[in-house]
Amino acid sequence: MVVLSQPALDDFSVIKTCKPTSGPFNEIPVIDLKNPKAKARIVEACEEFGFFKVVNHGVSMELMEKLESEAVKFFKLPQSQKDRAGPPNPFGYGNKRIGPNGDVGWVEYLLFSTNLEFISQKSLSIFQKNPEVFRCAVNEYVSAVREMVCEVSEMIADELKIEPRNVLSRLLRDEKSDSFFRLNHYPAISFSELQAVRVSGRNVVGFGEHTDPQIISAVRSNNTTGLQISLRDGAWVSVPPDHHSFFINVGDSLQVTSNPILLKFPVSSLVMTNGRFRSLRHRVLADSLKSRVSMIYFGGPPLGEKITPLPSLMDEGEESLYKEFTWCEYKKSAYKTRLGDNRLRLFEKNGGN
Ligand SMILES: C=C1C[C@]23C[C@@]1(O)CC[C@H]2[C@@]12CC[C@H](O)[C@@](C)(C(=O)O1)[C@H]2[C@@H]3C(=O)O
Ligand SMILES: O=C(O)CCC(=O)C(=O)O
Ligand SMILES: [Fe+2]
Repeated sequence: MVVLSQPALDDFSVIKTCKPTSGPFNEIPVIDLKNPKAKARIVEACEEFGFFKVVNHGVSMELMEKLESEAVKFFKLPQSQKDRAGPPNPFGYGNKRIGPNGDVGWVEYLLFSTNLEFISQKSLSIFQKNPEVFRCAVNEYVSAVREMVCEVSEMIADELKIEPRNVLSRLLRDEKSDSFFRLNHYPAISFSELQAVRVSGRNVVGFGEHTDPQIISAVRSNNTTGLQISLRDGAWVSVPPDHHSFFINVGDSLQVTSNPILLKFPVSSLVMTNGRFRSLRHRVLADSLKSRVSMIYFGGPPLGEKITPLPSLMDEGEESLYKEFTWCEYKKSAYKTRLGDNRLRLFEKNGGN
């Protein structure tokens, strides 16, 4: 079952394993974007989990399936051909190695800038047969998902009474927005290999635990398990897959709200809301008999954008919990860290250096 060009798990001593975790978690907030109460429920979910599922989102299943089938075709290519689209520094094909600092996972992927020129110039030159079909599928999908994420961001602003309501969405729509798009493929693991890891009481890590550094991310996957989130008590729970929906993830840069709330929920998190929202840790386990294909839009601001608490969310005299920094500074610092590091700590006023 493992894709031919992949090494067997036995050869894969570098892949980390972790203890088995509990089953599906059925309390993930489900937000119907057309429901009149959606705004309040989104804000609640950002505070409580930093994560929620979106239904009735307006992105057509056709777009999702078209891109998924293009991705599957790409990941089925011979390894030598896929390698020609790498390395992923900063964008392109990557296999097992995640980021520049030694992290590895049972995953291969394509990483793009959502800057369209970049997509057409480098990454897509590799799809020799039909680069246009792939390019269209990526562009149409990213545009639709970006719009949906912008709508969610505007609903957050409305509920928090932040003006103007496009205070976040304008950053994502900006033509200089430093947003990424990622296609991940977690090859299936054969029955015997699966038994071997299960006997040893472990799970194979596809994508190690981390928070996303950007403002907000939207994950869509095929109908395969694997994604897990970390709850407040540190327990890891599995997100039941749903290929019709999106899972929205609050990123490090999304601004936090108020100190009292931060004290109530002492999780390291978002800057823009000064601690109110939560950028939660998530990871992907790869031990499934079925391969997982996921597509993630990471909405980031333009490089020069200052990441500071939104003034309208600060009480008079209230101070930011974070040093002032630009997205460019945060990103540079993030790329010096390991996947599982707490990247925001370095920017806390009373922490880091
Ligand atoms: C280990 C790393 C991979 C990552 C860059 C980093 O140095 C730390 C953040 C990682 C992450 C997590 C979310 C996204 O998948 C990603 C593209 C991002 O923006 O930050 C990855 C980076 C990556 O894979 O290059
Ligand atoms: O592949 C997934 O489902 C999630 C991967 C992820 O969290 C990431 O790429 O940042
Ligand atoms: Fe992530």
